[in-house]
Amino acid sequence: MASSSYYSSTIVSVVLVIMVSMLSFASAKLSTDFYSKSCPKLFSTIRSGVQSAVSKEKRMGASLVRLFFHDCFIQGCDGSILLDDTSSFTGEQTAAPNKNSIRGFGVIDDIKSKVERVCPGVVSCADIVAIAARDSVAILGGPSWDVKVGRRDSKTASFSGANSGRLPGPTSTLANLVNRFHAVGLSTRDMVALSGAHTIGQARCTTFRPRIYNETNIDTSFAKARQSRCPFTTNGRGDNNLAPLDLQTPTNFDTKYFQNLIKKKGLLHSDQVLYNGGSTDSLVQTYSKNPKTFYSDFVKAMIKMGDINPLTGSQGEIRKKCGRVN
Ligand code: HEM
Ligand SMILES: [Ca+2]
Repeated sequence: MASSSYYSSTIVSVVLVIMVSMLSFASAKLSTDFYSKSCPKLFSTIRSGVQSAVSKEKRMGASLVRLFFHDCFIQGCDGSILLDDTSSFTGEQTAAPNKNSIRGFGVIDDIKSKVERVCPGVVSCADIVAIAARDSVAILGGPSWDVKVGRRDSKTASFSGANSGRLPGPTSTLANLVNRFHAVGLSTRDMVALSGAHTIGQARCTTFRPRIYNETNIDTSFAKARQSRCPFTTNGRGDNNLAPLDLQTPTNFDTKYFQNLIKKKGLLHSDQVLYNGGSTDSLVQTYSKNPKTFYSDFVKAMIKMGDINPLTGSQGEIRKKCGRVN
């Protein structure tokens, strides 16, 4: 008797576990209307925050797009990158790919406080980052799309994850880039389309110095021009001098980035490998000539990237301030 009641209670708990996991699976889907009742003013609030930040400094649009990418690639799109270091905890901001480089925290904090005023305790920082990235692209002249929301914020961040090579570096080979994106469920086509985000924004000398001095698949006059503000030295001089990733229109979201690659004017090694006699050349050519194809692939890939491992349902929390857990 004891054993049969043991078995029936085991069955009951197994069924319960399956039901609960089905429930949390059902709630694990992001949707575009997640806040339509709980925060109808969300999108307009974020849009005006991004608009005023980009009006002050156009580069901020680029920085916000990159913030979303670096958030999503570490633990999924969960706002982990926004967490400041504390005495008991080191976050992602000082990891190599982010240190002295990733920007936009102040803008996200300002937007979050505006959002808290219109709908307190409802909207995650992770969703604000996703929406701000979309708005940035649109404000700089690129495509727009409906952003899926319903993410929750992590209670942790991963310094080691952000430092572990999950985020590809500027000296990556093509195979390396393909692998890093495949590791989070993004295809080679997604990777090339998303790299098109380098149509906006700036990079530091330290990230492109090896390319402009050592490589041969680079336009000579372009290399010379970049060398003038990026000295050949290992003592750190000039490391933080900036150059545009797209030499033509670094504040317009367009196809010039791909046209530059065809002219051997990619700034980073990891840019030029996309057009260097390999398997992605033809796609670069397509995007360089067809803004519609680039835009539609970019949008699909941004939505896919936004779907990487979100926290949903009762997972994580809705942070009150984006820089720290509640
Ligand atoms: C394919 C692999 C990628 C590599 C190796 C890479 C690498 C880099 C590097 C080294 C910088 C310059 C950072 C600095 O010097 O401080 C940069 C900037 C930037 N990246 Fe990427 N990136 C990649 C993909 C992406 C993706 C997927 C996005 C977004 C969808 C993106 C958006 C940006 C933007 C907008 C900037 C300029 C940021 C600013 O001006 O503040 N990148 N990237
Ligand atoms: Ca551009």
